[in-house]
Amino acid sequence: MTTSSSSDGFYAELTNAEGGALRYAVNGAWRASSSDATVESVNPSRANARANAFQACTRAEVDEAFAGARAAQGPWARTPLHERASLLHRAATLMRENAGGMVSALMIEVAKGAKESATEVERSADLIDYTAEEGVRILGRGDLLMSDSFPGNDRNKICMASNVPVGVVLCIPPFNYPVNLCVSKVAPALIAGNAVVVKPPTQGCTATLHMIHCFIKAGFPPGLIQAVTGRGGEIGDYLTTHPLVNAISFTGGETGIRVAQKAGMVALQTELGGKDACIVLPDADLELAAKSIVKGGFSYSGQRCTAVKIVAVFEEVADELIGKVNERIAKLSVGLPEDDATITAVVSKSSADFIQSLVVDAESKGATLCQEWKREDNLIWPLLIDNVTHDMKICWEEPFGPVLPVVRVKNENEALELVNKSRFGLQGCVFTRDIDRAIRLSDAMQTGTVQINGPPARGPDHFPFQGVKDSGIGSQGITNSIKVMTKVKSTVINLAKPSYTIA
Ligand SMILES: NC(=O)C1=CN([C@@H]2O[C@H](COP(=O)(O)OP(=O)(O)OC[C@H]3O[C@@H](n4cnc5c(N)ncnc54)[C@H](OP(=O)(O)O)[C@@H]3O)[C@@H](O)[C@H]2O)C=CC1
Ligand SMILES: O=C(O)[C@H](O)COP(=O)(O)O
Repeated sequence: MTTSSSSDGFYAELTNAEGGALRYAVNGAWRASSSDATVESVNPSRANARANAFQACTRAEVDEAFAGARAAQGPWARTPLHERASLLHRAATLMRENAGGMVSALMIEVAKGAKESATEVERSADLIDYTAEEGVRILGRGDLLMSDSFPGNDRNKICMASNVPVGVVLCIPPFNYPVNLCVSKVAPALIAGNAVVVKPPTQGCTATLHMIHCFIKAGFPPGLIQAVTGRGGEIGDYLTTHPLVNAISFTGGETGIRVAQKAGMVALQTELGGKDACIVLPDADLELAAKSIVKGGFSYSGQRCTAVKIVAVFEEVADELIGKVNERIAKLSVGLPEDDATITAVVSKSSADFIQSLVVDAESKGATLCQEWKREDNLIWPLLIDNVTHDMKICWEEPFGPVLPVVRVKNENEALELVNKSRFGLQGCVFTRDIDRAIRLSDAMQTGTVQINGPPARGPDHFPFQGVKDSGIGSQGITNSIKVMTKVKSTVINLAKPSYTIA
C-alpha cells in the first residue's frame, strides 16, 4: 500500500496551489468554488482541532454539476456493459494503489483505527470489483414473457423486459464509512449506466474526495462523477430536491427521514439509524455471545448503524454473561486511531455530550454502571450499563458511541417487546443452540435482518441489507443496489396472429 496525502503526487489536483481547501469535482476537473467560502472538518482525536477545509459550493455550482451529469449520462448508458465494468475494475485498482491517502484521512477525520481504516478501503475496492462482475451478470439479461399465461389471452404478445438506468443518482454517505458507503452507491449506479452526484459528509470528506479521484483517474467520462461539497445543512435540501435528480441513495441519521419526506418522484434508498438488539437465551454459548456483544457493541467505538445497541439477556444467565462481557471490555484498547485502538474518540463534541446525557439519565434512574464513567474530550471509555429499564432513554435511543445497555428479561415476550417497540428495525441477533427457537424469534422480530449466533453486520457487501420502520427504505447490498438504480423497461411485440412453438 502506498501512502500519499492530498498535496502530493496522485492527489495533488485536489489541492489549490496555495495548499488551501480541497477542490470539488465537476466535469472531470477539480475546481475552487466561486463562493470563496469553505467548510472545515475537525480532528476528533485532537480536541476537534481543524483537520481540513473544503469548498462551500454555491447553488449555481450544484446546478452545473447536475447539468454536467445529465449530459454525460446518455452517452454512458450507450457504452457497452463490459467497457463500463472494465473502468470500474480500473478504479478499484487505483484505490488499492493509492490507499494511503484515504487511510490516513479516515484516521484523522473520523478517528477510525488504523486497521479498520485500511480494511474500509480494501473492502471498498473489492466491492467495486464485485459490482462490476455482478452488473455484467444481471444487467446482461432480462425477462421474456408470453401473453397466453394470463387468462383471456392468446400467444400473440411477447414482452421483453430489461433493466435500464434511472438517470442521475444523488449519493449522500455518512461520516462513519465515508469511503465504503460511498462506493456502495456510486459503483452500482455507474455499472447500471447512471451518472452520479456525490455529496460527501463533512467529517470524512477528504477520504471521499480521494475515492472520487480514483474514479476520475480511472478514465470515466467527464461529468459522469461529480462531487459537490458543503455543509449538508446548507446545500442538502437544494441537492435532494433538485429537478435533475432521478434517484437518491442516502445513509445517515434522522436527516434521512426528512430527505424522504421532501423527495419528489424519485427512486429512494435510505439506510438510517438502528437499535440492534442482542437476545441471549439461557441455552446460548455464553462465551460466543460475550465475544459477539463486545465486537458488535464496541468496534469503532459503537459508531456503526449495525452496532449491538442493546442486550436482552434472560435473567438466569445474566450474571454469567455480564461477567464474561466485562472481562472482555477490560481488555479493549482505548486511545488513538494511529495506534489502532479499538475505542477512539467519537466523531464530535455534540455526539460525546449526547452519549454522556444518556448515561447520566440511566444512572439517575437506577441503572448500574459496570465500569467507571470516563471521558476526555470526545474520547469515552467503554461502558456496559446493567439493569436498564424501559423508562430510561438509553433503552430506546441510539447512542452511536461505546456505551451499551443491558436489560434483564424473564421470557421471549419481554425480549421481543424491546425489539418491536423500538422505532428502529435494522438488525438484531439471537444467541441460542436451539435452531427452532432461533427461527421462531427471528420471524417475530421486526427488523430487516436477524443474525443467529453472530453479531449484526452489513457485510459481506453482497448480502441484502435493509431496515424497516425508521431504519430506512429499500434494500442495499450490491445486487439490490443495482436494481434500485435501474427501472424496468418493457418492449412488447404484438403479432398479427398467435404463434406457438411446435415440438
Ligand atoms: N443504516 C445505516 O446504514 C447507517 C446509519 N447511520 C446513521 O447515521 C447517523 C450518523 O451519521 P451522520 O453522518 O452523522 O448522519 P447525518 O444524517 O447527520 O448525515 C449523513 C449525511 O447527510 C448529509 N446531510 C446533512 N444534512 C442534510 C440535508 N438537509 N440534506 C441532505 N443531506 C444532508 C451530511 O452532510 P454533513 O456531514 O455535511 O452534515 C452527511 O453527508 C447515525 O444515526 C447512524 O445510525 C450511519 C451509517 C450507516
Ligand atoms: O453504516 C454502518 O454503520 C454500516 O452500514 C455498518 O457496516 P458494517 O456492519 O459492515 O460495519
